[in-house]
Amino acid sequence: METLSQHHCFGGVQGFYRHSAHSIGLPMKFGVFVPPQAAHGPVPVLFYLAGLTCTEETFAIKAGAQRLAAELGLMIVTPDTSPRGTGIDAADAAWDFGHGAGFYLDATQAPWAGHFRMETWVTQELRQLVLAQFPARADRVGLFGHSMGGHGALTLALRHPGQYQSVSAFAPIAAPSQCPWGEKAFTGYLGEDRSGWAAHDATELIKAGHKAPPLLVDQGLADQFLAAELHPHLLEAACAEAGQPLTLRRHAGYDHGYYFIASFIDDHLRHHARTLLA
Ligand SMILES: N[C@@H](CCC(=O)N[C@@H](CSC=O)C(=O)NCC(=O)O)C(=O)O
Repeated sequence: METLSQHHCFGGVQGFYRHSAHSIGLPMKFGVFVPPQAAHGPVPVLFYLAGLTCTEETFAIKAGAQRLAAELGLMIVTPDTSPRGTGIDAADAAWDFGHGAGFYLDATQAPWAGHFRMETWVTQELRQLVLAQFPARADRVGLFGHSMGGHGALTLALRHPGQYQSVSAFAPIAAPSQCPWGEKAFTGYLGEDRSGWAAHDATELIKAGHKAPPLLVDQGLADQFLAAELHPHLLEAACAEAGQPLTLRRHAGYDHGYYFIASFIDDHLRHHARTLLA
């Protein structure tokens, strides 16, 4: 693991790192905020999955999470959103597919399957690296994310029961099989056969009986992507039918961006802290 930069921040350290990711076959970058409490022993750790076009830096720079994370004693890991430098021409053809748009799954289709293995990287390789290299508690791991990363947080928690003790999302792509972003990504990464898509769709996973810890989801009602891409009402209906605990909060006036995330980040950190610090 190579240290790219480290910055003192609210008594802790915000760092950025790169490692040779075996699962991806390329170097991958990630950020880690280590709170001051980690000087005295391992602390709970939150993995934050960012959205389309973001990098490992976006949340660290824009969300304003470090102040309360330092107070509560929460580590925050911010993985990059896709492999980079894959040499696949089509990976740079659009902002919502390819580089910066890994969708937190392992692709099965050529030419993506070789490098686009974000699920294995996030849930196994990066998790193990962080637990080995930083003072993080293996038994207190939370997961949250935004938009594409909200989809990632929900689906990875549902697909890996027991691995995440707390889960939340900002404006997640809640039913990706039924929106243009998801249809494009799933067709490219998983293939035309829709029968394989449900295993990576939070609404469908919940309908199929998968369970996650109680979910907190925040959604802005002035979100420019709400009507076409996000479909929180489908997640809401599936959770109600399946008995999956969900707190879905709708906020008048808020859009899709990081001003929205910054406005409610404290609620998400406290949601995770209630479980991870109990
Ligand atoms: N095409 C635009 C918009 C991209 C965008 O809005 N990305 C969101 C996530 S959308 C779903 O995953 C985002 O988080 N952007 C980063 C930000 O700082 O707001 C573009 O290329 O910017």
